[in-house]
Amino acid sequence: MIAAGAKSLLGLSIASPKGLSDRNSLSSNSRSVGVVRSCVSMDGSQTLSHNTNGSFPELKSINGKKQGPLSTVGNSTNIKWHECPVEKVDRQRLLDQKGCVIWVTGLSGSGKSTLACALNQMLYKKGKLCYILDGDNVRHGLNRDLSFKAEDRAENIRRVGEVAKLFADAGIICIASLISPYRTDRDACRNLLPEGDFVEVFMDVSLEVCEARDPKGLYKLARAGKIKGFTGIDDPYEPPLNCEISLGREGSGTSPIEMAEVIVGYLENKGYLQA
Ligand SMILES: Nc1ncnc2c1ncn2[C@@H]1O[C@H](COP(=O)(O)OS(=O)(=O)O)[C@@H](OP(=O)(O)O)[C@H]1O
Ligand SMILES: Nc1ncnc2c1ncn2[C@@H]1O[C@H](COP(=O)(O)OP(=O)(O)O)[C@@H](O)[C@H]1O
Repeated sequence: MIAAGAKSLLGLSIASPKGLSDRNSLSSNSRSVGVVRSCVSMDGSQTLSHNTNGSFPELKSINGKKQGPLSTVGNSTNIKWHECPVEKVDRQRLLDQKGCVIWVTGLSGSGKSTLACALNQMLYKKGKLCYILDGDNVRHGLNRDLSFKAEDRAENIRRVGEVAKLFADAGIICIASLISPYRTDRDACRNLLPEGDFVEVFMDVSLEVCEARDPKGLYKLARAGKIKGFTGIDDPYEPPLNCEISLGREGSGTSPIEMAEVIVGYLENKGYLQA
């Protein structure tokens, strides 16, 4: 497991040595055979070496018994954070973009998924790597155990916020599109990320418009009392107070493509579309 991870790590460094940040830069000598690259982990406890002849890298502990401090986080006791010399900045250079989270919030039917898809396509055409975390989709797997009661919605958002943070750390532009009705839950996700890396996008589309669209017939069922606790009908939605981008009202573009262009423009201005 460790060896396989190390192999792919070193494969990356060979393919694009420039991609690694200076503090981690690995010496390169294509003519020599044997160990030509090695990197030491942040706490100095491990060193990775590999051979250019294709043999598996070795993982050696050079500090034997030395251990960093152990932590307790939530219910996880005696855990330790492991660093790797290949960091976010290196992955970003590889991708020529900066990892971030575009968090799209709004009522059911406000156009979150449509926007997420249009944005993904637009960025893909520009050669930028995105990944969509859509509420409906994530509830098919990771969050299938969660209902729509308030504490489960909060857990839904917390988990997606943590996953989005991992994607951003991978250097990817992560588009999270969820109703995410509670301000406090969205703010908690914002606080997981460095300043600027969380871009909250509000789909400012009225309940009347969403209900008129009703593509899945859910509003109709909610009005008929067949779905209980439906957002906007008999469950709350708290609009953002200070979001980065608000879409849907007159003047901010109405088609999904125009909306996606607003976000791409924002990302360009803030430097997220280059490393
Ligand atoms: N009670 C209730 N309230 C709101 N939405 C409901 C409900 N029950 C099912 N659905 C469907 O679930 C989709 C929303 O899932 P999310 O994970 O985005 O919701 S939340 O953020 O946890 O509030 C939502 O998808 P979208 O229409 O794309 O928003 C609905 O298809
Ligand atoms: N900008 C838009 N203008 C008009 N209709 C839209 C727009 N965006 C989405 N729609 C339509 O509204 C409906 C709901 O869109 P969807 O993306 O599924 O919303 P959500 O993910 O918020 O539930 C769909 O029928 C979609 O085609």
